[in-house]
Amino acid sequence: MSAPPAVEISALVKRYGPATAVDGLTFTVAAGTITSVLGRNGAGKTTTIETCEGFRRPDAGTVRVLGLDPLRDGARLRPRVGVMLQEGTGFYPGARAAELLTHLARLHAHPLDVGPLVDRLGLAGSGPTPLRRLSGGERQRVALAAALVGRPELVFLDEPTAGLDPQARRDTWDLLTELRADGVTVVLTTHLIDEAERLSDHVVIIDAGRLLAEGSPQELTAGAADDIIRFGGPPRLDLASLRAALPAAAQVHEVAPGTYEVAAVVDPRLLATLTSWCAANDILAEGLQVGHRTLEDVFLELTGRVEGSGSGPARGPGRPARESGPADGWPGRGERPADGWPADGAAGGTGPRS
Ligand SMILES: Nc1ncnc2c1ncn2[C@@H]1O[C@H](COP(=O)(O)OP(=O)(O)OP(=O)(O)O)[C@@H](O)[C@H]1O
Repeated sequence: MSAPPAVEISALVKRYGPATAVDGLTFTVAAGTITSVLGRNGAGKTTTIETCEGFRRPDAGTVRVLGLDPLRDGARLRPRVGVMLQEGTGFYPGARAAELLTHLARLHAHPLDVGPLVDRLGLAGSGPTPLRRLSGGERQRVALAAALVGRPELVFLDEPTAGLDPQARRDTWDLLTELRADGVTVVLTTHLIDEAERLSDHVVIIDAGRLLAEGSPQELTAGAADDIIRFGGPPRLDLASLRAALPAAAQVHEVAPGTYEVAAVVDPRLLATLTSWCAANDILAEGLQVGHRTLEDVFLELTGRVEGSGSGPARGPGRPARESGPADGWPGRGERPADGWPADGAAGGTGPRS
């Protein structure tokens, strides 16, 4: 029998006053995997993850984390779950990284050794420097270390590589891959498509608080129209004429002035039709390339479709009717569980962004 899911989100709705940030979201996170919640700014990623962390109270729907209710069972979850909040650490600004991590380690029964963790995250050089004087990227790594020091079985990481340089990003990816190899479940938010594609077992794409698509990167990029032909030419080509020449299923777009994409099942005949059309119209197709659809192509298709049509998601859970929610406005203390998770720092942060 397969292990129960590490996280189960079912028909989750979260409103801030009249605005619906999460709108009927349903997905699960399999234990021992890396799952990326991918979406544009404002898509509802942080709200979703902070609900899982017990910082936000759902307006409807349910969230189970390691089989428990994050609001009611915070005390039981804290020793088992690591949390890295968005926008830095929020830790005591005068502390040094090693001091802070040593303090957090003491709150846990079986913590990691702080020295190797500091080395692993490239923080050894930060030695005597207080947190407030560290660079943004260094503080980000301290926050990641704080989420991991308690040896959690599940970690929620809100944009863990935001602001990191390319090498530090790769180091973080390696670290997260090692965690997975040790059986740790990783749930992260990102709007970096390459990060989601390279790192994740499972990607959940959300927009306007709704599920647009989910699956492994391979599943998401597979499908009928799984190839893209890209070429350059003069701007504003007569695409209606090109569409008429190509098979009906082919999609043709001018993605930037003078840059064209044809999404289709590409075979030699289609390629010949395209180049013949170019020849007939006296167009030199520059840099013509055939490539597979990337997660970025899928993401832009999905999010563009919703933007352009004003319609609902391409695929997703049932969408509850939008109601004007209680005017709870900006969430305040009432949003927190009574026991103040994670004020003791055990979960690697000091509280949600307000
Ligand atoms: N405390 C709050 N009060 C009111 N509105 C909020 C609050 N928190 C988030 N929102 C709104 O809810 C929506 C979803 O925000 P959220 O932070 O969850 O998105 P996100 O996908 O994490 O975005 P980003 O990538 O920019 O961090 C946004 O429109 C945001 O302005």
